[in-house]
Amino acid sequence: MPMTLDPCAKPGLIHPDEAIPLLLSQVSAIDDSEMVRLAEALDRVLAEDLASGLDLPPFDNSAMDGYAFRFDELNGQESGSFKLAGQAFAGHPFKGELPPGHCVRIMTGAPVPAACDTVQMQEQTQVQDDAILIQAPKGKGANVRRRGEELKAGTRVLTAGTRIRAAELGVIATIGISQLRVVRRPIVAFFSTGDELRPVGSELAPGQIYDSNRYSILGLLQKAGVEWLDLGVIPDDPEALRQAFRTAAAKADMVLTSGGVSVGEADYTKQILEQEGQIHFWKLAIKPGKPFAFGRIGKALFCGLPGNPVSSMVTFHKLVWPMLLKLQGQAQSQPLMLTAALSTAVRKQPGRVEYQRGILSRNAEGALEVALTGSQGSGMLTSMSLANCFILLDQYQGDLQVGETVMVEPFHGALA
Ligand SMILES: Nc1nc2c(c(=O)[nH]1)N[C@H]1C(S)=C(S)[C@@H](COP(=O)(O)OP(=O)(O)OC[C@H]3O[C@@H](n4cnc5c(N)ncnc54)[C@H](O)[C@@H]3O)O[C@H]1N2
Ligand code: MOO
Repeated sequence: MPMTLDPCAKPGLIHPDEAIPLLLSQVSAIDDSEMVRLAEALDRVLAEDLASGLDLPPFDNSAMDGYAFRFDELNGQESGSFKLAGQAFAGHPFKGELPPGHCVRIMTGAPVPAACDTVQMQEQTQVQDDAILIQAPKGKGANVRRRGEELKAGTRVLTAGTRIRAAELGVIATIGISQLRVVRRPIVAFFSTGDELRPVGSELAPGQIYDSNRYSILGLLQKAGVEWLDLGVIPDDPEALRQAFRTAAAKADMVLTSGGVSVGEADYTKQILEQEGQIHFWKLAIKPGKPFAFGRIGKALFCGLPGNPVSSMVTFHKLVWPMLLKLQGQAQSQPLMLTAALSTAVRKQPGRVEYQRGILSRNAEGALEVALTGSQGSGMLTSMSLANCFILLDQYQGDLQVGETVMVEPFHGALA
């Protein structure tokens, strides 16, 4: 799909609310799907709607351990005495006839005999020699879970695009489905760029640092449920980069890189993508995460995350995560936002939306409060690991004092 919009044609910073729809307009949902066994379907995305072939529950059954009987046989009295005709256990229905004045011992989940309409829990009954004294329940039908009361056969239970969580695994099992069609996992290839980067496990020479972004991005990709292809650290060498881009684009739906997207010198990524695909360099009105590159190489989408470790995580969360949702046919979700009182002062220059890292908790009175994790440098990745939320500060916001109310976005999605 050609890129029709180049927001960098506009002067100034692009607000993330403007950037996200532009990015999403370039993403098409994957249309390949595969069958998986139910036990392997966790975190996969449904490729088709699922309807129930059964009424749920499939038969009238008891919600309590007790006695099933005909309500009208109480004749409006506060209690009545019934003879026991038999028993119904879960998986073992009562099969006999139910003569007038009789009841059936019944367990939770057992089919309610056709002749009965009501169950009384055993705590509201008394065994008296060979009779059962049943206190009148509130009404006819008490403690009976009616066939089809949750849903009727033929009802759509789950829609295409639903990510399967533990609850969905159970729902799908409830309707008796053992295999289901899910969207092929997107393949995301990623590599870090930068001559200062060394892989963990090696020695550092002066001026070198360990490549951490590949690990935080790996974590985000694993959480996002995609298939990932780790191409390592690619040195600032045009041929090595070209090769890495070609390998990545041949196999992946999306190529992610970190580093080299600001105004620095070593700009081979730009050269190569201009020759082999398309690239746009954006300056976003977010902090951290101002520089961001977006484009295409072959059939793959390309996202160039900024090298600063917090910036790469924030841009992944804000920009890449919505693209991954769309690639998998999932709906965009609006994050849960809360308000909390600041328990530390916040420094903020007007200009960019800020994602400061916070620790959200309840104070002794039960009210939500949020503290900064400490210094907010975009190279300080411990600010992310200490945090459980972002403190969201508007573009034109200035400094804030202790006690002022701020919006917070608890970590969710791949960050949680
Ligand atoms: N003159 C300007 N300089 C910078 C600007 C700017 O607007 N004008 N923007 C700053 C901002 S904001 C950011 S964010 C960074 C982004 O820079 P790059 O994407 O070009 O990234 P690098 O320069 O390669 O690296 C930045 C920083 O992050 C470290 N890094 C890089 N990759 C990794 C990795 N895989 N693991 C750990 N750390 C990594 C790198 O060593 C640098 O310290 O640019 C600012 N500069
Ligand atoms: O956007 Mo950069 O991430 O401010 O450091």
